[in-house]
Amino acid sequence: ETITVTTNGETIEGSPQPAVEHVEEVITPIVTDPGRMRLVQIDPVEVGHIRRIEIEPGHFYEMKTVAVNPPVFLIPDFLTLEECERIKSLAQEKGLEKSRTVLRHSVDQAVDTNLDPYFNKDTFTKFDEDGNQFLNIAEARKALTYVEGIGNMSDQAFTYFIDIVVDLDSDRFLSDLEFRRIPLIMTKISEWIANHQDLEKWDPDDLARMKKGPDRLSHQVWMKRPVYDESKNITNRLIGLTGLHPDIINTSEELQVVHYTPGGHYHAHHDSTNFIADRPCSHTAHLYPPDPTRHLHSARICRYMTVLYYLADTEEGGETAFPAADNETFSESTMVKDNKTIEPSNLSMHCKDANLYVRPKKRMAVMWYNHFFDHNTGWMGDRNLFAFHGGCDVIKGEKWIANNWINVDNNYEIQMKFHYESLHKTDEPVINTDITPKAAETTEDQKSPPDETEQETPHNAAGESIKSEENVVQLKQEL
Ligand SMILES: O=C(O)CCC(=O)C(=O)O
Ligand SMILES: [Fe+2]
Repeated sequence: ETITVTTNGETIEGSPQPAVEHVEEVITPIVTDPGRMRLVQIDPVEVGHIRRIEIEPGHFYEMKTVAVNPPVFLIPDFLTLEECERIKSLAQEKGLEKSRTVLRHSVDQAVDTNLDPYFNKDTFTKFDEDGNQFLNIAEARKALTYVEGIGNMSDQAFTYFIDIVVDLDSDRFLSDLEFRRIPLIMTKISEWIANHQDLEKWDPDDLARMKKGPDRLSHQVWMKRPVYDESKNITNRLIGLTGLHPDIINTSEELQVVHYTPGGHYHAHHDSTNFIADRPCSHTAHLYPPDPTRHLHSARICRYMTVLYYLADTEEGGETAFPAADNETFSESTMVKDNKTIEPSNLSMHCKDANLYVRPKKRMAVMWYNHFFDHNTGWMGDRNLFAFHGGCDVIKGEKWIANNWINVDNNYEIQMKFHYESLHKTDEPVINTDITPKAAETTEDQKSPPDETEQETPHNAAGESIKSEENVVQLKQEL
């Protein structure tokens, strides 16, 4: 039984350390104002701090702090071996799909109505010679020969062109949706081809993106609680671990199971979107009063915490990395590490430059806060940028994880309404006040454009994907 954690260059390896200081505690929700729910944010104390928490009567779990900002904890024996095996086999039974992004969902909607004489399903099928529902590079080349400028492009330039301009999910194949989207971006395509005939003249950003590869390369499936956790063992343990009110855990997203093979990774990103006034959370968007300008604001993904489980050991690579954990400053685009300037999000190149990286360990949970806790309101504060994280390239073997995201709306009343509606399945909302999104606090977020980090479309507890109707707007912005 070994766990390996590297924090700021210092590797802690070996059995989970015999605790220097064993603090036995039960984490319980703090209720000051009776009836008013509060969130909990567990004090990390300091890196290396170990607690033993009694989650089930007489059953203690070790919880170790590996970063303070954001607070990141490891719980080595959180899941049982049987639970790991069961979740994996259920995931395989259900079938994993290539990880899709919000952007790609937006294309589903935008292109479905597009009936182009050439870029349509029939043409796609004709060129999909191997019939695998995707055009590989050779098939795509044939299908696109008629586009001006493609004919005299080198193979390498064509590959780059597909990767950068056409292949939205960066899986290096064209799906029929990506193919049918082409006429919508024809202007952009012609411009791009005109400016990139010559590889020497390439924009360094484009070249960097090529080297970085796809943002996310994995397969995934969503699973409902009654399926993977019939007797609610895991759910109750999660309630005990987080100290959050059961309603929050019970109404959070489904479990997302992810499988990576060698080369698979997820470049560093934020799991939660920054707070912007008038942009509702996707999980509660339907509860806001009707707003005629709603379509102008895309929904945010509001995830107070992430609890990630490792369902298997990985032979080599596949670490979960937090490039900026406990750093003094944060920048998503550049970071100075050991006198080198690096792009911290590129985990294929800079996994080991991350301030914190955790080696996958079967049964272990990694838990962290994507937001601060507001001590005045007892509720969710701003997003903590230092929670920027991702999954490094798997080098050897496989990586299996499951994400348990814990959703909280910044707006307390809306979150309460959401609990009521989800748990009582009624159309009659319990709170019927004139609720408007809380005004944005004065943060940089207000000035900066919406977060462009590609995120998965979350699934709600009932199993429907939480699609924002505003996706089309996002697509337009992209074009
Ligand atoms: O694979 C990992 O270790 C991290 C995955 C992750 O960050 C995510 O799925 O959001
Ligand atoms: Fe993530």
